[in-house]
Amino acid sequence: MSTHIGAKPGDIAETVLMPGDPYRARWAARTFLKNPVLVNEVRGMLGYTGLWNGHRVTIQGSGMGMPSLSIYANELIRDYGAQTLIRIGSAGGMQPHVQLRDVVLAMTASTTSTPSRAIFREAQFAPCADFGLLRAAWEAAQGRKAGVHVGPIYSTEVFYDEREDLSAQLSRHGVLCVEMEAAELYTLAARHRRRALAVLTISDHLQTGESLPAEDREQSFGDMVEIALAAAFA
Ligand SMILES: O=P(O)(O)O[C@H]1O[C@H](CO)[C@@H](O)[C@H]1O
Ligand SMILES: O=c1cc[nH]c(=O)[nH]1
Repeated sequence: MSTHIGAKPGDIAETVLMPGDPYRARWAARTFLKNPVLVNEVRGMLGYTGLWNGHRVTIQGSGMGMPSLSIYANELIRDYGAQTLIRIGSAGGMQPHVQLRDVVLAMTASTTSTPSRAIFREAQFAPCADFGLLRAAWEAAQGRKAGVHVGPIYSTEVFYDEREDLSAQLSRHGVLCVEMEAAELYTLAARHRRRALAVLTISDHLQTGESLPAEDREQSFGDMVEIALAAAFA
């Protein structure tokens, strides 16, 4: 047991998929894993361990935002020895060619701040994905119906952002989409020499105002889960 995860030592696999939504963790575990076992329900942040193509995998909710993700990723790494951490999240599109239900593989994650920001003082650390995972995810994504994009994303600290000028500048610089966890996940992975990637599905669009309902965000993003699993064991 760690402070926020009730799993016993050995209950968590070396490969962990991390959706923000704990109910997405439950759906993904029941849909994609063989014999999924509930290994954590502290604070309702569900985590399951099971088998995918014979490989042990844990799917653990991270909660929303970098402070929450930081708690779970730190404990998964320090207390349970997680080696590969792949976020499977929803995101808001920030380019006209990035459409609802498209998948984005986050090469880099810009941010105004993360829970790790204070460490770097004047340095602007550039959180980036593990290249091997990114390449494997790209290969796994080929031939799928969903549009797939690789590139920079933005990890915001606030969902209800008053800084429209900032979104506009980021879009202008080619940022594909916005979410709330990847920059801290990439920073922690760099610090602890682990592999990390964020595989995201576009659930709404900042420029068109379109959005998918909560049930779809919980239960219909199968492409990103399959891509994440294939990349983890490539
Ligand atoms: O769908 P998840 O994985 O939670 O990801 C996105 O959705 C939440 C905001 O609605 C934030 O956590 C954001 O990063
Ligand atoms: O953080 C997020 C996630 C989905 N959509 C957004 O607009 N922001």
